[in-house]
Amino acid sequence: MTQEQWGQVQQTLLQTVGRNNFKNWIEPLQFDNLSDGVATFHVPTSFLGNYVSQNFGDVIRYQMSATGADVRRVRFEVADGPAKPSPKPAAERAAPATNGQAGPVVHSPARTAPRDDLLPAAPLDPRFTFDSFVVGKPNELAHAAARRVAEGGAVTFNPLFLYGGVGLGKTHLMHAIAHELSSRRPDLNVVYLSAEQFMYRFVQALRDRKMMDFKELFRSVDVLMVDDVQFIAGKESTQEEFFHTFNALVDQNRQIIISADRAPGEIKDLEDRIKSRLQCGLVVDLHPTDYELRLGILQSKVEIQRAQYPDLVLADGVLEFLAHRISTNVRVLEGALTRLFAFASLVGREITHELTQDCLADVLRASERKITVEEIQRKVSEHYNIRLSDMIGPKRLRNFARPRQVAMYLCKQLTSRSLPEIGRHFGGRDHTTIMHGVRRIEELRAQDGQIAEDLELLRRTLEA
Ligand SMILES: Nc1ncnc2c1ncn2[C@@H]1O[C@H](COP(=O)(O)OP(=O)(O)OP(=O)(O)O)[C@@H](O)[C@H]1O
Repeated sequence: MTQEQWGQVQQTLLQTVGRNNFKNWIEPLQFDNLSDGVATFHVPTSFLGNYVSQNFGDVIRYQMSATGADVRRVRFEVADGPAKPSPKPAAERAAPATNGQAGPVVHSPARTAPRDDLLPAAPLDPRFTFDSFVVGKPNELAHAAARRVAEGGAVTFNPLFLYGGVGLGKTHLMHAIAHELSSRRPDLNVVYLSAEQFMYRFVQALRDRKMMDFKELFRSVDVLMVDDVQFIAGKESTQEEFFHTFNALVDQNRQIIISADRAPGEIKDLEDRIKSRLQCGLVVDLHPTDYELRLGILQSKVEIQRAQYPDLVLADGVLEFLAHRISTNVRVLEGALTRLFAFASLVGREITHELTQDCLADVLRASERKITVEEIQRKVSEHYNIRLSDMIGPKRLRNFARPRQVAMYLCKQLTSRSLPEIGRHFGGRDHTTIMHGVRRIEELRAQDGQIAEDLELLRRTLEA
């Protein structure tokens, strides 16, 4: 790879990691050479090298490979022997402490430099942008609110409170806001940190008798984002300090964005005055994903995998299968896809249904839906307006037989029950009867629009 080509990679990295991250971490890298799949860079300090390696190593390798170069590893060497103590790059002054606690992200390091020991920085995840966030019904409101805040205009709702279950994209949205704000409004001092980091900094400031600095620092930010605020529940003095910080910022009309795993009112051991403060702005939740959103996310993430494994063939229907079967959370979905591609590349096979089931057996088992046969039978009989006993019973009237077959089909699709087990739930029918029913519905689904529509509606109701 030539210096010129590295220059082009840098342009792409600028887009991917955002201007601040780029200036602080990528720009100081001096590309030296690429040999035997190892790209070597010179860095001003070993600290910067380690930091970039941990946080941007993958994205650099990925973007270099995207130009067609064979880059399997990136290596950082200190340019002139041991690290020079000064001058440090701006971002390094705001770098993570060595205590293993990742610190908050500071997007205007220069403004916070004098108090760097209290506010060390960690990077935003460069992949968590609005571009890579797939929007669907369950998250559209949260996404719209996040977009609005990211415009950096006048503060209209304060705080923005995002909540939702594990792995549904809260952190992704918060990072996306920070990326967007730092590129639209580089003048703003945007601070992102987890509630745990807030507590850690607070305790550290108390211990080092630097509370004045701490207060001044947090009150000087323009946009404060605190992730997983439920963490401070039950921690009295941290709550107290958080409350004061919060009020001071709101009084100055500074934007606050908070995330949690549940609504403010439902966070146990959180003081009422904080709960009510948190409810003052806009409270939006990220709903559990639905099938369409999961499929959309898989389709977007598969592109990333394809770039890494361009030769792999993905059979039709595999993504749909995964979107159906893994309904826990997006992190699990993403992990499954990564694992599937890595496995397929290792064994050099096409990604088929069979390979997917082999490779992801444990994930599929763990995320088996909790939909029961009884539930399906009940919903289907309600849908077709027949009695449950008629659906399960022996009557062969078409009015009962068709819904019965629909229910059998859904049991096969949405539960992990075997055909004989399903048969037992349908008045002790033989497994061949169930198989026949399932096949019949499969055929009808392709020919009869009404049946296809019924199935879709029932599936949605059952998965909701
Ligand atoms: N709508 C989406 N589009 C694309 N990726 C998504 C979406 N929702 C979640 N993800 C991805 O799923 C993973 C988990 O998301 P994230 O870390 O934001 O979840 P979280 O809600 O903060 O979870 P936790 O409660 O565990 O902190 C991330 O890799 C994220 O990029």
